[in-house]
Amino acid sequence: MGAPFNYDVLDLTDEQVDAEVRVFGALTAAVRRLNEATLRTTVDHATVEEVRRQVEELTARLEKSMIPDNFGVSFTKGGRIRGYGNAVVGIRNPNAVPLTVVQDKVNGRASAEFELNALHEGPPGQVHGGVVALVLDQVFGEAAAAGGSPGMTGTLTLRYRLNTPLGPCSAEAWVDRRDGIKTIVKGELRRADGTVTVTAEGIFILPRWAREEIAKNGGTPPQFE
Ligand SMILES: CCCCCCCCCCCCCC(=O)SCCNC(=O)CCNC(=O)[C@H](O)C(C)(C)COP(=O)(O)OP(=O)(O)OC[C@H]1O[C@@H](n2cnc3c(N)ncnc32)[C@H](O)[C@@H]1OP(=O)(O)O
Repeated sequence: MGAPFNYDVLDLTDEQVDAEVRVFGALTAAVRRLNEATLRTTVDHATVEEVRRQVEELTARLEKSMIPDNFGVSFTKGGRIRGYGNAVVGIRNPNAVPLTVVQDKVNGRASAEFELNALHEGPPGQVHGGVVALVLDQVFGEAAAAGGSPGMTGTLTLRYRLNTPLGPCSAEAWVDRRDGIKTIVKGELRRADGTVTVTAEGIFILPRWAREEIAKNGGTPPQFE
């Protein structure tokens, strides 16, 4: 079986990528503000109706030209990765947290500091448990990749030890051990004061199609972040 997804290699310069990151990153940030304002605004209903009409007009302008469906992942010949749709880190995805993961390729670790707000609420004032899993899945996947053994999430087990209040948080993950094609990653989510609220373990597996590709063509496993 081949890979369940494809990626294109594009002839874009670093300057072109920097420009799209700047322009679309700014749009994404503006839409995130809109998302939070939509949730928290206390303006009167007439103003809400007027804003809705304006939002629909602006949306229709963007809809005039769109890619067929999802963004996928593409690479430039210079090695830049364009995973702009990623649900956690995608720079064109207003639903992404947002979050920047720092990879430590020497030690097979990954970490991120970020802020979760009213859009990420589960219990009142607290981060939704599914959002925690979403964030940790990404950071854990990047730790496996940083350690040189990327894979798809096979299993992710979380232990929610304490509540995580909305606000600044951090996540850290590291490769604990490897077992053939399986990379076992451990890590945690912390409150701003460093208190660990969630500990987790994940098994990241180099999928069969990637193993077959490597066996056929040699080289290193594909990496998308
Ligand atoms: C390289 C590509 C990925 C790059 C990502 C970059 C990171 C970016 C960051 C992104 C972050 C976001 C990340 C995301 O969101 S990834 C998206 C969420 N994850 C998925 O969609 C994965 C869906 N599942 C699969 O594709 C396959 O089932 C996988 C690839 C997991 C295994 O299918 P494969 O056909 O390869 O398996 P096999 O039958 O040859 O078995 C091989 C071995 O594995 C053992 N096993 C099998 N399943 C599981 C399991 N679930 N837990 C524990 N172990 C499992 C099995 O017992 C056997 O062990 P052993 O008996 O030999 O000891």
